[in-house]
Amino acid sequence: MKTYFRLLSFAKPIEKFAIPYVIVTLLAVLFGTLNLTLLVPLFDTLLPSKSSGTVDVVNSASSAFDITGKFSDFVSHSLIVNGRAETLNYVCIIIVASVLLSNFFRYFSQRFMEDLRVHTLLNLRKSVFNNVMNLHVGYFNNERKGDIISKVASDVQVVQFTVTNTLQVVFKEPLTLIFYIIVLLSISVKLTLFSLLVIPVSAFIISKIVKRIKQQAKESHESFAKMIGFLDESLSGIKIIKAFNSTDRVKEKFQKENEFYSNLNRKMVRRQQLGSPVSEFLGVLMVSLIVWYGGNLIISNQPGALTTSQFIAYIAFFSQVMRPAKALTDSFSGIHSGIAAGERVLDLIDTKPLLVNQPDAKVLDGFNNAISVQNVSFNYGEKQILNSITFDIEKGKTVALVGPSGGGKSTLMDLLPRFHDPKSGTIKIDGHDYRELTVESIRSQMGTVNQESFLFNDSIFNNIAFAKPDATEEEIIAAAKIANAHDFILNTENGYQTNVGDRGNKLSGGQKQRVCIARAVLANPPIMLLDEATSALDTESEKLVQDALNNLMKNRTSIVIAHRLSTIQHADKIVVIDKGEVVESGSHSELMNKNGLYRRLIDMQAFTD
Ligand SMILES: Nc1ncnc2c1ncn2[C@@H]1O[C@H](COP(=O)(O)OP(=O)(O)OP(=O)(O)O)[C@@H](O)[C@H]1O
Repeated sequence: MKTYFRLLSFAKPIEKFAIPYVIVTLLAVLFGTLNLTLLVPLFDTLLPSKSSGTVDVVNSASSAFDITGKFSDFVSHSLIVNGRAETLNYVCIIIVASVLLSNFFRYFSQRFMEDLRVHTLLNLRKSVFNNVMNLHVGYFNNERKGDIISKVASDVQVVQFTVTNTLQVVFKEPLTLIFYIIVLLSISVKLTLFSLLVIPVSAFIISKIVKRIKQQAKESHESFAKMIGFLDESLSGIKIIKAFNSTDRVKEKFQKENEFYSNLNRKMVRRQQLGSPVSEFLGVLMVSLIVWYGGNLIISNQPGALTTSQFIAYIAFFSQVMRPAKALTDSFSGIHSGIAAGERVLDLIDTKPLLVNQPDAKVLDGFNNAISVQNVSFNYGEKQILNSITFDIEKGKTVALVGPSGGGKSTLMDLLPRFHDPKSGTIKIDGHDYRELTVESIRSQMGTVNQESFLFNDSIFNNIAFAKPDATEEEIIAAAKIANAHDFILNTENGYQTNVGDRGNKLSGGQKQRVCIARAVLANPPIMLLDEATSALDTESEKLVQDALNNLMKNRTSIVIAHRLSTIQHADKIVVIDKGEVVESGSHSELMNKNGLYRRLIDMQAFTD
């Protein structure tokens, strides 16, 4: 129930939709009940009772709730004054008018509910996406991407259908039931009390049936998330899959999950559907019992007992009670799936980013002196990755990070823009501990170009402008020229407006890198974080990229994970990292003279050139 109300809170301001909804629904139910209530006078007009009927009917309107009695009073009065034919006309006109009004209000009631549903969905999707974007980078290491995608895309949808449907049913159907029951009571108290006895029994049976659905729904959402994740991975890795002739294996793996998901859904829907025939059977059983009991009341012909027209109207009415009762059971068997999906979505909304600005965090509005890494250690879980790293990066200098694979260079590089905070030790920028600065201001001083060369599925122009959305065309072209990208861009089909495809796959490796460099040039930050690509480009492309990188580093402070000897040799300082520790640092010639790890790496020709 708590989950349900939390999900509803996304409908804020709910009163904007709920108040008109409640009003029109009330009117719709009122007129819907009214036209059925008119059945008694209708039968009375057609089958005038010679026995106790007239007396009963006249005396029956004893209380304000006795609706059928009131109509019967009106009809018997009209029968005397206007005769049967004219009274029949009146009754029919009133029935048509009330059906018209009931449908008119029902249409508006559905419209308001639709508005509420769309509004809830809009807010829920916004909250979950915004929260995902605010989460710290480390979160995404441990979560499956498919799970996040399916929460935003599919679970939110399930929530909207089941939770808001239930909202509709929860308000409208009980209201309809109450109205019906009032009318039924006004026809016959005895018969109604008798029939209401059956309701708790059927509610108990149905609740037993739907109990297991929630667990199954949770498993089903998780399985769907796995399929989405698998689809995403298969599409991203399609070339590798084909290159290893693994299409069949991948298909089989997908099919396994697909079958599991389908079987689970089949079981769930079967259970859900079981609620419906069971409630229908119980309903028919109830009607039969009523026919039996009410028939006996008529046969006994006691004074004050039912008239035939009241009895027929009662049965007709009672059959209508089944509809809201069935809608209630159906929506309760569906709500479990909605709640399970809702819990998954709320779980994501409730995940707090581990890295947030301190309340009194200062804004770093420039970079003037140095970045100082002091005794920095870092763990992934239990595993220690960096151990007491210390070195300085002075303004305007280039620092190259080198060392064997897996030593921790990328991890160290991720600490500089505060993707993670160190477990111990500090990183200072111009003397300020960077935990006391806002994350946004730190990142605005740094630009990143890494091996991944990630581009969005958009035009080349927009990909470069990502760094500065209000950049002019001249600025974009100037950045592309510095990045050695202008010429190749002009040669593409639509120039700067050419779409680069998913992750930039319509461009070559070297072209992608140069567009990424242009993006970093446009941002024009004082500090550059570079991860030199290890993948071999052809010589010409390599030279273009290298020149672009040199242009990018000019007049900036740069930290480079370096794989090329030329970059390393030109660096002002080389920091050699092995097994999470700084083992050596200095210039190329100093380190060569030390005869340590750096020298060995050079001798082993570990760097390209
Ligand atoms: N997200 C992660 N979760 C757990 N361990 C990780 C994660 N990322 C990296 N590691 C581990 O941290 C260690 C350092 O990795 P890192 O990528 O920083 O090394 P590197 O020096 O950049 O290597 P390379 O030159 O091969 O890129 C490795 O042992 C790696 O297994």
